[in-house]
Formats: sequence, structure tokens, C-alpha cells
Amino acid sequence: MTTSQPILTITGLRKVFGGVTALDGIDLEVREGEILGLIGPNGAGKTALLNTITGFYRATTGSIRFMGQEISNMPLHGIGRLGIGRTFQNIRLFKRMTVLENVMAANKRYVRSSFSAFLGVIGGRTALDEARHWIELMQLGDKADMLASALSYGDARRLEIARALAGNPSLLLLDEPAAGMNETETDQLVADIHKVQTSVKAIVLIEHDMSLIRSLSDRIVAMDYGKKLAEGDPDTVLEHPDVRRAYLGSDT
Ligand SMILES: Nc1ncnc2c1ncn2[C@@H]1O[C@H](COP(=O)(O)OP(=O)(O)OP(=O)(O)O)[C@@H](O)[C@H]1O
Repeated sequence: MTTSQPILTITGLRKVFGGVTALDGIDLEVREGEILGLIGPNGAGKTALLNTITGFYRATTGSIRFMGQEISNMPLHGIGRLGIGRTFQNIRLFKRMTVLENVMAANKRYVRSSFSAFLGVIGGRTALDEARHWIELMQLGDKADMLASALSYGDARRLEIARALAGNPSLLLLDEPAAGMNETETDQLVADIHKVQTSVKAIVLIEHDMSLIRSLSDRIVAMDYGKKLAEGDPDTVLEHPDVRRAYLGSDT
């Protein structure tokens, strides 16, 4: 893993909101083939980092390079089209649409082009085929025609991931995908994320569930107060005294 190419390189990233410094000089690499776990206590800056990478927030200073291209000044939709997909901490689905429609609606290339929309074809594969592929990957194939509002919590979270995959991203950012899930749903999610890994170049995973972080992450970055606290393999980072103090609230 350590020899693989970085697909995302963040240097000296700062994001300041009035008097609050959400990101305070972050340097970070996401490498091809890896799942990078991002941990830290509430307010550490994890979501602010995802929001700045995806263009929801504009960086105050610093550089974000994705696949060799500077994206820190690009608009939200441009970054999405370049190949970064994400899910949100709070589920954001179109509740009155079916599962399939939700995924179709998330495919920007399909929605943007009226010609493609008319033909329903993207690169030889229909938009419908593509949406069905992601739905089946996330084990929602038999629920394709169900309204999103009728899904169980775990299925709704899975649909969020299918929506994030709809644009064929190279980099997938998952913001607390296991939040609110029971143990069975979380176990299933681990298997699902492993499957998703074969369809993208890299995944960044924010989670508070340490067993999920441990079982999925190739590397972990721990944050606190907008800074990087520790970085490395899961055991090293999770046992790091600063991380235990900051995140786990324990010195032992
Ligand atoms: N839009 C905003 N306006 C003002 N302050 C913000 C904004 N977004 C984030 N912040 C602040 O930036 C800091 C980092 O917040 P962030 O949501 O990134 O933390 P987090 O690590 O994702 O926490 P959690 O685990 O609770 O989701 C916090 O102090 C937060 O209040």
C-alpha cells in the first residue's frame, strides 16, 4: 500500500469560519487502493475536511490536488464530475422517489445532458443499467421499485452509498456510514464497503465506530482541533497515547 500513488494530496489546508479554525494546516495523502479511516472527537474537523475537499466549503488557504489537478478553487459540481463521490452524515434521499429513481437522479452525467437523458445511454451502457448495477452491488436489487421512505435504516444508508457511486467516482468519501446502525447492519456494511472498494480507486471513511474503522482501514488519520494528531496503521494510531487521550478519553 505504501508504494501506491496518491490520488488526493492535501497540503497546508486551513479553513476558518469567523473565529473558528476548523482545519488548521492539514497535510494528507489518499493513496490508490486504500481505505483511509478518518477519526477524531466531535468537532475535530473531519466533516469540514470532507466539505472542503468536495467544494461545499472553500479552503481559506492550502492546496488540494486530485489526480494531479488542483481542485481547491473549483466549484462543487466540477469536483463531483472529476470523480469524487460522497455520502452525508444525515441521510439525504428523495423520500418520494423509488430506490432506482434515487440512484438515477444522482447520476450527474445522465441528468445534465438532455440528449443522454433522451437516449438514456452513457458510454454504451444505459443509465438504467448503471443504476441497477449500483443498486445490486449494495444489495438493494429486490427493492429497486420501493419508495425510499419505506426502506429500513440500514437500507437507506446503503442507498446513500449507491447514490454516491452513481457518478462512477474514483474517490468515495463516506461520512459516518454506520451511524445509527445496529450490529447486524454494521457487519453487513463492512462487507458492502469491501465490495465497493473494487469499483473505486480509494475510500475515505469517517467513523466513530472503532471496530468498523479497525476492520476496514488500511491506514488511519486521527484529527483533533483541526490538526492531524496521528497517522499510520490502525494499531499504531488507535493505541497512540494522544489519540487515546483525545478521542477515547483514556490514557490506558
Ligand atoms: N459551516 C460552519 N460554520 C461555522 N463553523 C463550522 C462550520 N462547519 C464546521 N464548523 C466548525 O468547525 C469545527 C469542526 O467541525 P466538524 O463538523 O468538521 O467536526 P467533526 O470532526 O466532523 O465532528 P463530528 O464527529 O461531531 O461530526 C467545529 O468547531 C464546528 O463548529
